[in-house]
Amino acid sequence: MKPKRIALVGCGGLGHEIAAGIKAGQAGNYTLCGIYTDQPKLTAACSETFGCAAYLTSEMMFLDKPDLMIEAAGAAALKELLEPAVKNQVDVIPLSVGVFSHRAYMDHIRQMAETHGTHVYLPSGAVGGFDLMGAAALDRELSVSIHTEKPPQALADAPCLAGRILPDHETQLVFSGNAVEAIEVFPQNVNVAVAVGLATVGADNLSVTVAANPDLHSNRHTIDLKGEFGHARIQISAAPSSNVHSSKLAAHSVISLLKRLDSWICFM
Ligand SMILES: NC(=O)C1=CN([C@@H]2O[C@H](COP(=O)(O)OP(=O)(O)OC[C@H]3O[C@@H](n4cnc5c(N)ncnc54)[C@H](O)[C@@H]3O)[C@@H](O)[C@H]2O)C=CC1
Ligand SMILES: O=C([O-])CC(=O)C(=O)O
Repeated sequence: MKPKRIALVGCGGLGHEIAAGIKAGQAGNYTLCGIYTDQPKLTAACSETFGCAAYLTSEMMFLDKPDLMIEAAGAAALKELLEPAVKNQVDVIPLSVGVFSHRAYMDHIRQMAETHGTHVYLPSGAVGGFDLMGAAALDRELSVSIHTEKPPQALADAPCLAGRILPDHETQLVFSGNAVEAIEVFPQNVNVAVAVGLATVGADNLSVTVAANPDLHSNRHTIDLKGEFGHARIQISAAPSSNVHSSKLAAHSVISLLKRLDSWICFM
């Protein structure tokens, strides 16, 4: 069968890992047809490294008619490109899942996807256990929380902190609220919280706390679910990618999702 053609948006910490995984054949029967970033020089360098087209504009990307677009570029890029992708029947794997924190926007994209017959596949990102979360979410009364701890440097430039210097000798709680509020002030750190909210009680009903922990060398996410089904705790200590904000596991989750989409028998 002809390999499916993938366009990659963003080639930073996660984009590099994803491109390398696709090129190495880890994802299955796919080919990386091109890369688009906001920096033409970076786009050219990455396209040379990975042997694919350099899209200097998003229009060039859509004209090349990829089957699938992977977003590893941030919320602004996803907001700009999601609707054109869906309208052009380009399936999407977005990493900046935080853009779906508002129900009205999610419903709008769902409606548009249905109209155009386009799929948006949400990856598990830097956490996991979405099968369990989906099952637990069948409970009428479910309470869900996520506690995210990162080393101070991984949180440092978040709007929430407004340049505040975090202590290097003790853990400090820097946020407490729901996932809609959390992603506004930590756009590069709590996409996982919005994803957990979408899979369970809704981003607006998910309790989120974020702490800076100077003893950590990884990003630690602890998810607690309590309902009639019982209690589940999922804890992930994820090694950072070359970008301190993001866990390498998020790139692996995209490769793993591609692999499932290309399989006749797979875990769902
Ligand atoms: N779902 C999840 O669990 C996770 C999601 N993320 C999301 O993934 C995104 C990417 O993460 P990293 O690779 O670590 O970021 P990065 O900062 O290392 O790389 C971002 C790349 O996107 C490009 N870019 C930025 N704005 C753009 C635009 N408007 N149009 C096209 N390209 C643009 C940059 O040039 C760069 O190549 C994060 O911003 C975050 O939203 C990150 C970690 C986990
Ligand atoms: O990579 C991580 O550990 C989580 C993250 O940045 C996000 O969800 O935005």
